[in-house]
Amino acid sequence: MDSDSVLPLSVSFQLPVIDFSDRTLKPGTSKWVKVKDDVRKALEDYGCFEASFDRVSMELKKSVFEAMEDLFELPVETKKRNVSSKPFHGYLSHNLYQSLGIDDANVLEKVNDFTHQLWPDHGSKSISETMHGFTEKLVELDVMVRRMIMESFGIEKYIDEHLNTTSYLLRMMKYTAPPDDDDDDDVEETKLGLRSHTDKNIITILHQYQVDGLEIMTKDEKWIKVKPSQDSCIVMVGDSLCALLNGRISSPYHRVLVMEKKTRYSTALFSIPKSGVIIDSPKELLDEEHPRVFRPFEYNDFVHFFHTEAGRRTQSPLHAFCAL
Ligand SMILES: O=C(O)CCC(=O)C(=O)O
Ligand SMILES: [Fe+2]
Repeated sequence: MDSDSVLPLSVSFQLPVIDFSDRTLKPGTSKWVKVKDDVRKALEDYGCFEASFDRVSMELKKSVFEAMEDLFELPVETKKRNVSSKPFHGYLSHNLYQSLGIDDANVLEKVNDFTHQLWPDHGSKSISETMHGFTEKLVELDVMVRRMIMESFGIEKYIDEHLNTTSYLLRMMKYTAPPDDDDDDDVEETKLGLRSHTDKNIITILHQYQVDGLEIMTKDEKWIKVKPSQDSCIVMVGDSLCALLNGRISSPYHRVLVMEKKTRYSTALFSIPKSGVIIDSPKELLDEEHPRVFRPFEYNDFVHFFHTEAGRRTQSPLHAFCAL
């Protein structure tokens, strides 16, 4: 959407819930085939779903939350040392929103590099291990979901190549509650924590910590409030996956409204095409009935376009950047 300046009302809604906790969920089993069909249906309908996934224990989630409280308590000057060679992967801050990013968060040494950016003398062994352990669990879910999607579209022979050409970014977010004098209006721009956008990457896995706020736009352009349960997360399609699948699944618009008088923390694990990798639909997805929708592109070029004035203003950056 081009603007959130007049925020339409949103309604509560239950996204499809898909169970990924079952240890017998393995490729080739009947359970796998059933879950795969559910994933395909949910993604076609909403571009996202709620995954119940107990491999992230309540204890681990609590440690992640406490680590985030400590990290965001640091002085702004310290948080600004969280820089990355990749654009927009480091510390970001605007209005109610702040975030810190860990590149390659599935690699313990890289997470150590992150804590050493903040505490150059000693890093933080416990925060590094917590964030790395959390990422490792989420990678298992990300890989299962991507394998299911590729099987479902008959392109599973590319799965290893696909997985080898992506990396992970873990982003931690803090949304500060808006000041008290905004009491009169239920929905207004001052409560906007993150403006409406689609994610640019492959798959995003979102966790929130007690406080709601995420909203997703349905195909008929209604905002729905997402309320994941304690032990679940939201799995969402990004623009790069939409392009890879020749537009067969769309990436949903979503935003964050800070409606409660509480600080909201969330995390996002993004699977991202590595630098230099060209995102292109496999030939199996191109035929007379499904002509090519997007020209092949490099992920960083797309992200750069999104951060130009034209990219920011357009309704759909993916279409503006590379639709044929
Ligand atoms: O905080 C959230 O729940 C959503 C974050 C998000 O959409 C993003 O980082 O792209
Ligand atoms: Fe997002």
